[in-house]
Amino acid sequence: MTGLLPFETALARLLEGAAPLPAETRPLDDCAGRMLAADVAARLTRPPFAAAAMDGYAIRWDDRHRPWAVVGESAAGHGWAGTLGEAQAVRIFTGAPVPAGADVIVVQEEVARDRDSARMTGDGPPRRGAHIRPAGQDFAAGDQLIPAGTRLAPPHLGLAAAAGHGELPVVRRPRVTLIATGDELVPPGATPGPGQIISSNPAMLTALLHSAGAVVSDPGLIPDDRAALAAALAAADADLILTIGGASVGDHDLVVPVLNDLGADLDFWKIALRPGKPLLAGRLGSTRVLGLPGNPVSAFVTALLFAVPLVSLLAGRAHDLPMEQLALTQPLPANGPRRDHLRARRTDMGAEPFARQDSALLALLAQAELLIIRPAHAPPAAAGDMVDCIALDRFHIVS
Ligand SMILES: Nc1nc2c(c(=O)[nH]1)N[C@H]1C(S)=C(S)[C@@H](COP(=O)(O)OP(=O)(O)OC[C@H]3O[C@@H](n4cnc5c(N)ncnc54)[C@H](O)[C@@H]3O)O[C@H]1N2
Ligand code: MOO
Repeated sequence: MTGLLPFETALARLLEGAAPLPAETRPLDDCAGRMLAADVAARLTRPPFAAAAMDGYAIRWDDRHRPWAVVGESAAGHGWAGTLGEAQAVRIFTGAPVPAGADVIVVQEEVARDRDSARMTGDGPPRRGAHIRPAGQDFAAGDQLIPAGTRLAPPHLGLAAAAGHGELPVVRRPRVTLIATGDELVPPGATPGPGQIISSNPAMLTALLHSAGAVVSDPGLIPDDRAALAAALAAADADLILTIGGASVGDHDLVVPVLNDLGADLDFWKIALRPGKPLLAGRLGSTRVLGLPGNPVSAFVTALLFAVPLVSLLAGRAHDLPMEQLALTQPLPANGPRRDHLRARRTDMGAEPFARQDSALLALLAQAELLIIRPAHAPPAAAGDMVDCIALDRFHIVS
């Protein structure tokens, strides 16, 4: 087992030279979660006119204690064109333009109306200008609103729309092609025949990669056949190809031989990682290739540790996984040469590793809230020792 590439070296080699992809201009409904590629300035002023903040009557402040003649109405989208004169009021609704001459709004709860006249009944507005949103109160045309490099959250999209932008320059989403290989695989929802199993990894990995900002394409299940696998690899139009399965050393593990046939440049194959030892990385032309092992937990952990940071970097996002230090609830033996990732749950006492850690166990993976990291060659650990954990529960929530 000696001589396997350390995890940290493998990850650093994969991420070397990875940078945000070029920008593209996209409609706002395709920008959420993406990195803004250029500063956004306001093209418009908001509000564009002094606007009512309450339903009521627009009047002159100095007239507030005398009766008013109601001379018109200003509703949202339908302003009142005149100029308010002395002792006059305009019926006004929230969002409507405040007529020229008016400098305060009296809320309708404090007004008695009798046909065309009205007067104030309550304490009235607290000050001149009350309940009026001045033009440009939010921002003015030319204001810098969102700096380049921002990860666009829903409020940014509302702001950009209000500021006159129907589309924004954003970093292109990384395109990932998932190629699942194996004669035993049938798609989710199918009834497996003798010796067959459901291909569950693509559903899991597609969701994981989406959460990192990728668009994922999947050409369907590829049999253990050199020509079929070569054709699928050659047809992929992607920034990253992820193969699943067939990465090990069996006679039907074809990913490495087929990549070699295609002239791929293999960087590493097999690393000091558990689960996920048979991980491979390289390039096919300009496309990065990651070959993930087929065991579901191995596929998940390698995708989380390698594909997620790479895709996040290409998408222009922060690529750190959510980490936590927690106390161990029980002792652990010394670790071997592969950095280990123990599926675990949270308890009041800290991180509790599951008793079973087989890399085929999906039901336990789905229950895991944490991956306890055991560095390569870690000495035995006692209950209460602090360990680094990947907070899977937080990862799913924040992404
Ligand atoms: N002699 C050796 N045998 C194995 C070694 C080794 O070093 N020497 N490594 C073991 C390790 S570690 C792993 S991990 C697996 C990885 O194998 P492969 O990447 O070649 O994956 P497969 O053999 O194709 O599949 C393994 C397992 O996963 C199931 N699988 C595959 N694809 C899917 C899918 N899309 N959805 C759900 N499950 C899938 C497959 O049926 C197998 O059960 O190799 C060990 N062997
Ligand atoms: O490393 Mo494999 O990934 O043991 O299951």
